[in-house]
Amino acid sequence: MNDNNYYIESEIGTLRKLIIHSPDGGIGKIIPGTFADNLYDDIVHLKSMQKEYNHYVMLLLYFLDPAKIDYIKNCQASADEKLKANCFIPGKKEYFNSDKVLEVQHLLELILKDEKVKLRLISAVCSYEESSHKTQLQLEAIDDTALLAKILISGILPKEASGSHEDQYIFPPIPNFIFTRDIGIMIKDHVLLSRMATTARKRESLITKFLAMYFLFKEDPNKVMEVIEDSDFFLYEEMERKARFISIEGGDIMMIHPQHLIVGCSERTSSNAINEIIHTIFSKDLGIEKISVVKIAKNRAQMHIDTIFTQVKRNVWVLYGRYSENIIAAENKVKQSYLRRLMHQPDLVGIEEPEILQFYKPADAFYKPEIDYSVDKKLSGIEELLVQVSVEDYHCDPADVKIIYSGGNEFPYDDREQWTDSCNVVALKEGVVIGYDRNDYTAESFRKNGFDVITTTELFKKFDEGLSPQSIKNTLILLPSAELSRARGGSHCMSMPLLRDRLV
Ligand SMILES: NC(=O)NCCC[C@H](N)C(=O)O
Repeated sequence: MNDNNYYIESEIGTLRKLIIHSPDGGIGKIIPGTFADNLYDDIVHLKSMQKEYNHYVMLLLYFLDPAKIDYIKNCQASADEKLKANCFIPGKKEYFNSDKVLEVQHLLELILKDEKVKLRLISAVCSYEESSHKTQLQLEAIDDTALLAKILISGILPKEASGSHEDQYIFPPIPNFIFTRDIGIMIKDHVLLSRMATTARKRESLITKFLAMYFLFKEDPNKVMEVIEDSDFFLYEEMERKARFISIEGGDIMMIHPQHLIVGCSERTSSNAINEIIHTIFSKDLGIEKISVVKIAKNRAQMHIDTIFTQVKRNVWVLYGRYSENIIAAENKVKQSYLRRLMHQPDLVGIEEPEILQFYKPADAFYKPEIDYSVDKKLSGIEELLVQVSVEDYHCDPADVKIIYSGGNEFPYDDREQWTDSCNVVALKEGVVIGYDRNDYTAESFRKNGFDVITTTELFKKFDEGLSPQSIKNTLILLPSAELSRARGGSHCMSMPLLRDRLV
């Protein structure tokens, strides 16, 4: 266990506390014409998605807060239909409300009880969304903080609150808030706030900043790290501003080992942000000695590095084969390689080979932030990086390192299943990870690599028959995912871990 309230130094230590957000009404308002604006690719059936998400919540509670499972079971056994329905809905008085599986909307409700915070947040959101003064006053007049939290997230002002004949849409929805991985990232006992790349997710950043300052790190605001553009940023012309722009999303940052941080340079996390992150982390006494930067092409299908790989055990990873230098090299040997070379566009798959650069903390104790780093090491690709973490950081035998590939590395299942987040798993503890039930070929690869594979429905039955969650080892647990996967994130994306045990 850990004495800290919030502490993360690995991706696989036993998970004790995290932040989630259940799919809210905003998701049910997306139309095909707003897919791009909302970062969605499909219409999602909200009710089905919520049912699937409840499996995720139950699974987390079985492992992190079993007392709440008893509560939920009691609710479900009750004749009170309201109790049954509401126990999963944040903001309802029947909500299960765990202090291990924390819900964004509930935390927001708590901080809004402080009048000063309430006025500040309303003002910030209304300014950002360019609301009318009337809207601002309407929000300020709402005393029910659960309702206000819901409005600030969903953007819907119900008719009862506005005195109008119908509900009003006062802000756009923020349908990606379910991907709490992206809103901020714990680095040891500090949090690095994200700075979302797109307008669709900016209100998430704003709300998260308030949660960090007025709830999570209220007593210790120095532990909140923010990376922003230099003060003269606004004076530059457009092209230069683009180069200096800072965006960070949590899906690109992995606290992979107590001394090693991995950062993705992607569609969502800019190179200037990474430059600042490196300076910020190295100038703090966090014990991080090495930062690896994984530079990938800007690509919707792989918007963050956690859509390409995640860690399962010290020596086991799940990876999208098209980003593996070993697979690329093997493919270049096959007959088709002549075709690849002869074609005017040799890159058949549309994926640029990633570049991996590593930077080491300078030995100079009097570190100066203005030092311009040169690259300390360049790796051949992502697989070399993953093997390096297993072997050099975790001291595994190189012969024991296993890479499980998306879709069994078989075309077209590799591409299909990467799209539905086969590589995006979160560890409940070392070796026990959550995936999606639709990724059949990836699940088969887990089996071939010695893992048990079980659906949540089967697992819950076993728990009810007396199996203890603590006894589960080397297992891929599959969530129902017909709708969940359409929002384009898996369990890794749907979790912001706050506390994990240190690995011994
Ligand atoms: N870490 C992640 O990969 N998060 C998934 C984000 C999906 C969301 N629809 C987005 O495009 O931002």
